[in-house]
Amino acid sequence: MAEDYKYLTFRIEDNVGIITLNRPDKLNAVSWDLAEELAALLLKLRYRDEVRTILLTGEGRAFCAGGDVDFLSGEGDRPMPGTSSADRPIPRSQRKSPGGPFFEVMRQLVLVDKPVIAAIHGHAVGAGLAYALACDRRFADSTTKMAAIFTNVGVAPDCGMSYFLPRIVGFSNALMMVETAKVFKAEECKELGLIDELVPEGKDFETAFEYARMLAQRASVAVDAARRLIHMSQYMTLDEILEFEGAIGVCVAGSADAKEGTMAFMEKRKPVYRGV
Ligand SMILES: CC(C)(COP(=O)(O)OP(=O)(O)OC[C@H]1O[C@@H](n2cnc3c(N)ncnc32)[C@H](O)[C@@H]1OP(=O)(O)O)[C@@H](O)C(=O)NCCC(=O)NCCSC(=O)/C=C1/CC=CC=CO1
Repeated sequence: MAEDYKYLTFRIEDNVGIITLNRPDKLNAVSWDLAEELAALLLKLRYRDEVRTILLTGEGRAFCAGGDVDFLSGEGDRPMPGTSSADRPIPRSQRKSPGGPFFEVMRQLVLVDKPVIAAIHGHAVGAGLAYALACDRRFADSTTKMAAIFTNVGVAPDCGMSYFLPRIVGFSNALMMVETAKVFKAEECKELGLIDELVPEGKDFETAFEYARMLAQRASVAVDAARRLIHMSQYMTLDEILEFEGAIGVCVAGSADAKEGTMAFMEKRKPVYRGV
C-alpha cells in the first residue's frame, strides 16, 4: 500500500513501513518542507500498529546530502531565520535556532517507539548523517560516503549530531569529524562504527529490509520497550533506569505477546507474535 507525499514515498510491506526520501535531483537534501513531511509521518507511524518497524532510505544515488544549502544560505524561497544577505553578519542577539521541523525529525525518529533501520548508499552527510545516526542500525553499501560536513559550509553541527556522533564513534573521532568535515569512504565508516553492516553495492535496501522484516515478526511491545530503555539509559542514573525498567516491565509483561512467548516456550513450539 503506497501513500502520497511530495518529498517522500511511503509504503508498508510485511509490517515494515518503508520511508524513502524523494528529492533525488538534490541528493535528497532536507528542505523545510521535506523535514515537515518526514516529522509528521513519523508521528503518525507511532500510532499505526500495522507498522512494526520502519526502514529509512533515499531515492537515487544518495541517502541524503544534509540540510538544503538554499535554505541555509538565506537565498532560497524559505530561508533559515535571520540569514538573508542583508542581515549578515547576524548580531549575536538576533541569532535564532534553525531547529523547526529539521530537529523535530530527530525527536520523532526516537519517539516513534519502533526500530528504525537505515538503508544507505552514496552520500549521507550533515543532517543526513544525523538522521542515519538516530536510526537503530545502519546497512550501507560500498558506495557510501559519510561526513559531519557542517563546518565545510560554515555552519555548526546540529540535528542532534553532537548527541549521537560521540556516542557512536567516541569522543576523539567525533571531534575530528566535526572539526575537519572530512568525507569518509564506506570501509572507513565501518571502521569508525558509523556503518553497522557494510554490504556490496546495491544490496543496502534488501539487507536492511530483511533485518527490518525479521524485527517486525518479533514481540513488538517488548522490542519497542527494550529500545526505549536503551535510549533512556543514555541520560539516566542506574537507580533511575532500574525504576523505569520496573515500571515498563510490568506493562510489557501484560501484553498478549508476553503470554504467547512464555506459553510457546513451555509448549516447546515457535511463538507467533501479533505485536500487541
Ligand atoms: C559531496 C556532495 C554531497 C555530493 O557531490 P556530487 O556527487 O558531486 O553531487 P553534486 O553535483 O554536488 O550534487 C548534485 C545536485 O544536488 C544538489 N545538492 C547537493 N547537496 C545539496 C544540499 N545540501 N542542498 C541543496 N542542494 C544540494 C547540487 O546542488 C546538485 O544540484 P544541481 O545539479 O541542480 O546543481 C555535494 O553535493 C555536497 O557537498 N553537498 C552539500 C553538502 C552540505 O553542505 N550539506 C549541508 C550541511 S549542513 C546541514 O546539514 C545543516 C543543517 C542546518 C540547519 C537546519 C537544518 C538542516 O541541516
